[in-house]
Amino acid sequence: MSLVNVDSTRPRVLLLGVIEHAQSAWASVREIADIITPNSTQRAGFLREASSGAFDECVVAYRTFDSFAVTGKVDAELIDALPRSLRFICHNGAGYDQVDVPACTARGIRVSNTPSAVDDATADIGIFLLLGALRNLAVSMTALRAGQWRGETPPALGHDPQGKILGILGMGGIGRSMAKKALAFGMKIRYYNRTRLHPELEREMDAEYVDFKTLLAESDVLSLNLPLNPKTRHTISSKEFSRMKRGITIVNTARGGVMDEAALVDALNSGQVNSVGLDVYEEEPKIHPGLLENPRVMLVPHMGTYTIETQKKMEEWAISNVHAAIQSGSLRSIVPEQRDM
Ligand SMILES: O=CC(=O)O
Repeated sequence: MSLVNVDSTRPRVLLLGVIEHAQSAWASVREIADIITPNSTQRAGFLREASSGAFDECVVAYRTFDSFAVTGKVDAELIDALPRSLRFICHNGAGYDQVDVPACTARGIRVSNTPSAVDDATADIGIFLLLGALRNLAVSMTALRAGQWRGETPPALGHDPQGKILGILGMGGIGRSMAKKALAFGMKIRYYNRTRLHPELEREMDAEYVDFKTLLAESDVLSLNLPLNPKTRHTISSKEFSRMKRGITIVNTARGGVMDEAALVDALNSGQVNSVGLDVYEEEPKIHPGLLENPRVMLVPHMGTYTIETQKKMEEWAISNVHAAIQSGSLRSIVPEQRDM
C-alpha cells in the first residue's frame, strides 16, 4: 500500500488502476480524500494485502477495466478481503461484468458505471466493423500491408448497407447510437430489448420493435449491444445461428461472452454466417484460432472506447461518482440492479 499525507479525519479512497486523462477532476478528489494504492501486481498478493488491513477505512474504490489484471474479478472472495468500511465501488466503464453485483449488494456495497459516456465511440467502432465486415475488408487490408495489393485470392465482392435490415439486440445507449448512425447509411432498423422503448424514441430512430426470434430471422446484419451477465451469456449460440438468414453479418461490440465463440466459428465455416466484425472476445486477450484464421472476420482488440475524448469523459464520469459518494453518500449512476438500494 502507498499513501501520501494521511489525515485520519479525511475519507480514504482506494485507487485500483490509473487515472490517465482526467487529472484536474482527480486533483479535486485528492483535495478532500486520502488516496490509497495497492502495491500488489496480482490477485493473490492483493488479497493478502487487503487482509492485512492495508486498505482499512477506505470508503470508496475507484476501479478501471485494466485493474482486473491485479485484482481479478470483484467477486465474493475479493469483497470479503476488502474492509467493512467500503461502501462504494465506482467502475470506470459502461460494462461492469468484472464486478459481481449481487455479491456487492449482499455486503451493502453500491456500484456505479459510466453509461452514455461510451455510447458514440462504441457505436462508431460498431459502424466501422459493420462496414468492414460487409465489405470483407480484413482480407485486402492484410494483403496490402504484406505488399500483395488485394492478395493472391482477392476478397469476394462485399455488400452495401443501403436497404439492409440492421437488427439491434439490446437498445441501450450504444444500441440507440448505432441505430442513428446506421440510418445515415440507409439501413432499416429493427430491435429487440427487454423493455420496449418509448414510442417517441422509436420514431426518432425509425426503429421497429420485434421479438427475439423475428430479429434473428429477419436481420441482414445483427449488432450485439447487450450487457454480459449470467442471464445473457451465450445468448447467441448454435440454435440462434440456425434461425438466422443464411449469409448474415454479425457485429459484436458488447462483450465476447454474449456470443458462443466456438459456435460462431462453426457458423462461419458452414457459411451460415457470412462475415463478422468483433471488438470483444470471450477470453480476452485470447482469441479463438478459428476466428484469427478466417479472412471473413474483421477483428479489433477491444477498442470501442479507445479515444482521448471518450477515455477522458469516462474517467470524469467515474470520478464524479467518487465525489458523490464522498460528499453525499450517493452515486450519480448506480447500476440498474441496485436502483432500489
Ligand atoms: O468496454 C467498454 C466499457 O464497458 O466501457
